[in-house]
Amino acid sequence: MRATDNVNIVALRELTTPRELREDLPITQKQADVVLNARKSLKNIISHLDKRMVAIVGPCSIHNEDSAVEYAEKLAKIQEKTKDKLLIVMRAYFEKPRTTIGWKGLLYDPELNGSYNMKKGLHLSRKIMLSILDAGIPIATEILDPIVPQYLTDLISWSAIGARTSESQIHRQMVSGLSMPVGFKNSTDGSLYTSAQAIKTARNPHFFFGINIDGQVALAETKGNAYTHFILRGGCLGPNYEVEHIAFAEALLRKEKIGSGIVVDCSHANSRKDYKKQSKVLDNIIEQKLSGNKSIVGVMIESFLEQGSQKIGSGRLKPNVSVTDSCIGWEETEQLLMKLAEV
Ligand SMILES: O=C[C@H](O)[C@H](O)COP(=O)(O)O
Ligand SMILES: C=C(OP(=O)(O)O)C(=O)O
Repeated sequence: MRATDNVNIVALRELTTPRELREDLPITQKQADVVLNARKSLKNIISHLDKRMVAIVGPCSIHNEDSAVEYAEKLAKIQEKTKDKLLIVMRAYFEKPRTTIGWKGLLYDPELNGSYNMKKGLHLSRKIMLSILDAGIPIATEILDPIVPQYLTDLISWSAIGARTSESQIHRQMVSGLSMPVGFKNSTDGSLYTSAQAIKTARNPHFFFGINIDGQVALAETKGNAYTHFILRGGCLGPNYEVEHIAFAEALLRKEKIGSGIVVDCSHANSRKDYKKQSKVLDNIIEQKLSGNKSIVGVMIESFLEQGSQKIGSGRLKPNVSVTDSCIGWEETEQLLMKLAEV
């Protein structure tokens, strides 16, 4: 008989199971304390019970282990100085959603050369995450593939669903079972309606197809995630961080009877992908806070050890410069975080 399926499949290669990876690279009690303490603080910040702001800060993507750990260690020093005012969570992004095609992150292609050694990607990503926790810094990431949570979510304190997937039922139901607060970005066209629907959907219980820790296909039954919230990232029509945009987001939340605070992304379409504009967005948020705004509870900043970005395939890659969106450099990061802490 002629085959009717797998027509476009080249190979299905077995991967390490989540249990094998977790046994190979287990979380220690000290690391778990970092994860859990930050989750608790984040839940309180998002629910307006903790008056600190959250700063989700770090590179657009991680492509080098040593640089990521060095960055986390630097952040830890700022966290110590600002701990009464700010909760700092590091962007440790290993999966990148692409507008069309491109490098999909260290988890997929750890050698950054199209070899897609995903087994190595899983191992390296988890190893880097554990080292970031060793620096005492909690982790924020985007969860893109619904298979991935079983491998890594024990290490994560906050997650994002990106602009390109906030409308997806698969992602909304996945979030309903995640153990940490999750922000939904507005869609790339700037619509807040889809993320408002996502916030609501993920707060409900769901039944769906998943995998368990042994990689076995499973029927997942979830409770619903009470800590979902907006992330305003701007859209193709322009930014959405100014007073009138925040007021619109607040009105949507009121209409849906959702009490969670709002996180503003200073990067992406809010900075028109120009890292030099992130400080302008942050200044505006600081002004709004000083004028009495209560709904904004956090900011996201794309920052790395060195400013700017570089293209994969353009020669030898620098370890300290982003290989995806451009980032502000370390000096500016420190200044912006200190400024935010003064609010
Ligand atoms: O944050 C990173 C990028 O904005 C996102 O992954 C999309 O990137 P692309 O438009 O370069 O594919
Ligand atoms: C891809 C990202 O953002 P967005 O979904 O807003 O484009 C990101 O934060 O890395």
